[in-house]
Amino acid sequence: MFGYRGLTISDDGILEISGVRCDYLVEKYGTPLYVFNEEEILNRIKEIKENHIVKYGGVAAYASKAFLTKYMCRLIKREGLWLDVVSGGELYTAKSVDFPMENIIFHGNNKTYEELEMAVDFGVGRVVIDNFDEIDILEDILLKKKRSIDVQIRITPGIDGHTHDFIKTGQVDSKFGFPMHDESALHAVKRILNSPALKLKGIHAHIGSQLHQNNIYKLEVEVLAKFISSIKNLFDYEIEEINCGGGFGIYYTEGDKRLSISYFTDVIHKAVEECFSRYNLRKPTVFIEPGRWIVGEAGITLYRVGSIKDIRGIRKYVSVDGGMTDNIRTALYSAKYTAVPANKLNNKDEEQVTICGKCCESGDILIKDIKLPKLERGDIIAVLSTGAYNFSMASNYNRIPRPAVVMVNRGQDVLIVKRETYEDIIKNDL
Ligand SMILES: Cc1ncc(COP(=O)(O)O)c(C=O)c1O
Ligand SMILES: N[C@@H](CCCC[NH3+])C(=O)O
Repeated sequence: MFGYRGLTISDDGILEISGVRCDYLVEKYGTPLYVFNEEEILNRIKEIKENHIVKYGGVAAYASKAFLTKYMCRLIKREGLWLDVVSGGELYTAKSVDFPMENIIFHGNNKTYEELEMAVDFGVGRVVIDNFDEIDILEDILLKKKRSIDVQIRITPGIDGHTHDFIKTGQVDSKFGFPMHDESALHAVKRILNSPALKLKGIHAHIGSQLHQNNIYKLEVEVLAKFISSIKNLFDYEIEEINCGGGFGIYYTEGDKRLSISYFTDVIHKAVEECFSRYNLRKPTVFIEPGRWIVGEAGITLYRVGSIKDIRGIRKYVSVDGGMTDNIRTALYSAKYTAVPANKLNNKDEEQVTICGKCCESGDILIKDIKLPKLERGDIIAVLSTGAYNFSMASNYNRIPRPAVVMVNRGQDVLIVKRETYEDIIKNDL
């Protein structure tokens, strides 16, 4: 359905995800419900292995900010990918399932002293240095503990990612990384090369998220190679790794193309070949950090339809039992989604509606103006491509409990995160 692997329709018009019927899922776990198709996540990881790791000797770190739970961490561990974390909480989650700490990349533009200390104590594989403060703090921690750590330096490559402003990071005016329009990044390199505790392994850049043009990565590799060449000329030091970040776009609505990972990785590796030989540099190990591309299309959110309000001549609102608390992306980025009536897919009698949530906020809209078969209270709506940045950005606004998360795989279902209860909501209140 809509080109999603693993989505099928039963003879009686029910949406099935990897062979599991949605009416069964909502009966068993309630709504709203995040459902993840594990088969699809595994397919995508396989594609990354084939087209980046095996073919080109690259490293892939799953960007855990997209969706992280202990189950997901175990899955990534089993599959042998690295993990990109950006907070003590993500790092703690990884540690809780004995994720190999040498395969962790620790990011963040304002890592605290405590977080950096935790990273050192756990022995993470790479810290991605974002600013000068961090160099001082990390060095202080390492010297006190008589330890050293491998680092990559994050630069802002000055490339515009052609995506929503809030999810662009590669432009000069960004809170992330060292800018390239002055000497800051070279000063950072010098400072780290002079440090007894920080071992400079690589240079990192990330342009933005939900990118659909592979030529952007070519520009990124060119910037990285040029910078690495300057480092070699100035300091006689050859960088071994580049990290191109994540950002690989996925399908949300018919305006989006569904892109294979090789669409991106082939361009990246070709550019590495060309640029590094042009500068007479050794070919580096190439890291990528896909988040959305691995889990985005594998996630579906199931809601129950409640009140329906037809403002004649204006708009018909169909309210569901979730909303901006489980999916903030429409309100935050004007993100577009596709939805289907999961319990009546054989019904073709369509009308235009707006799907809204139950929060006390006019902007709590999930999908504005979508054509769906006539819906009634109690119907199930499935919003597609909700696997990335939905659960991970969920909130308790209006003291609404966060939904449960279920993994499905070839006819099997397993609860991986329990639904929050009202008691969970008040448990830290004093
Ligand atoms: C440094 C870094 N790496 C990886 C990602 C993952 O991005 P995406 O989920 O778009 O692949 C992000 C988020 O944009 C990021 O900031
Ligand atoms: N949260 C954003 C992506 C940001 C990625 C982190 N730099 C989204 O939902 O699209």
